[in-house]
Amino acid sequence: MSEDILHQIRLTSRNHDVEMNEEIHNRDLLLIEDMCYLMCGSLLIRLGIPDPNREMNDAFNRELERGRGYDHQELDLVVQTNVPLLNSQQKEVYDTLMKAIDDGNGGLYFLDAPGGTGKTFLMSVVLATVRARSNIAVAVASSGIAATLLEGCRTAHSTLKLPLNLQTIEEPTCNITKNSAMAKVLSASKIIIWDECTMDLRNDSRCFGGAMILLSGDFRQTLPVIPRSTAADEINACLKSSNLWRYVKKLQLTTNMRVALLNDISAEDFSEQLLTIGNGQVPVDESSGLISFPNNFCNFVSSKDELINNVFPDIISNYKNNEWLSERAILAAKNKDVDDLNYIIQNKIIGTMHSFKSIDCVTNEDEATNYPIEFLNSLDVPGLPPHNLRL
Ligand SMILES: Nc1ncnc2c1ncn2[C@@H]1O[C@H](COP(=O)(O)OP(=O)(O)OP(=O)(O)O)[C@@H](O)[C@H]1O
Repeated sequence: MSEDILHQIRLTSRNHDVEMNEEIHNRDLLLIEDMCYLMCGSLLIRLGIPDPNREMNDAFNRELERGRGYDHQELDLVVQTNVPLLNSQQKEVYDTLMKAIDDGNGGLYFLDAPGGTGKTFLMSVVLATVRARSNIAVAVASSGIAATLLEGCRTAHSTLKLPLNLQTIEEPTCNITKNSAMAKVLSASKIIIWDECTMDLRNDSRCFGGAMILLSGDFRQTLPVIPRSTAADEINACLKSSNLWRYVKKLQLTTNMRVALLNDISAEDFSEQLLTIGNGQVPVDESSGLISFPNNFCNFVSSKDELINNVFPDIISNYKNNEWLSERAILAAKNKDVDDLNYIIQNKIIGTMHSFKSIDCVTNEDEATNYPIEFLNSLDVPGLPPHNLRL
């Protein structure tokens, strides 16, 4: 029966290199147990035969379904349409990765690409190619927002069960046990892609085994954020400080596709200025430690109000116009500035503002003195609305 199951797997996955493994024996035992139960209402353990691991099988199938449940025709179309669009650098990276996947030797790759050079586009094509062949490709990203950009992508913390307090543990490891469903999915996957990995803290080598991993990111962008830490702590927490970094094969994209597609000279100048800043080539003022932007870098404003008036002019007559709104945004480095800006903009809109306050009491009354209301109200937890949500 196990041979039969193996044969079926080889046929459906179009991969004749699949070997007999524990998972197949488990599926075999499950089938035998189902038959025994039908025939005599007894489980295998009662008949002196090892019992199957039903829980692992169900969880594995769920994860597997998620990994393989794609529309193959749609994927084939994505591959056929987008592979010819790849520029020469992207095609070279694509061929290198596909060859490494086909050779099955694994490997750790890092795709170093500044914003706009098409790494998301390229990774989508790699994912579609692997999935179109009925193979599993796992995609993870360091943040929820980055995860929305790739099909079937989830956050690295959720998929790899990373510990939440990575910075404070001496030797952090993933909470994935060897026999768990996710471990099976990871070992069955042809490639694991980790987008925006430069934002993440270095991880233990045991997470990766001999798998084929593609990390992608840009060290010129946001590095790991460690609350109340020094710049040295952040550099130390960076992926480049990992022992694994010396094993990483580097791949590069440098042509800015946003600029190439738009054919806009000012966009090209802007992307070059961004690269110069990212590469640390802009002189730093020794007394303040700050850099000065070149005059033609952008339009400078002197106050928040001026910024709002430039980006959202005449908001009163436009705030219901979704198209108008979708074309503009103000980005800020800190949540506090985002809240301040939102508050000023909201105040310009006519209508009644409603305040929604979070619950601010403790469930255990004995703990009330340890958690004063002022403290609970001051908490600003990532991913949750502020204590006083004004809409
Ligand atoms: N070979 C290509 N052919 C056509 N369009 C492309 C190609 N490569 C990238 N693009 C387009 O260029 C734009 C930028 O690409 P993409 O978002 O993949 O870049 P990125 O490196 O991931 O940028 P960021 O780091 O800012 O997210 C997208 O609109 C994408 O669809």
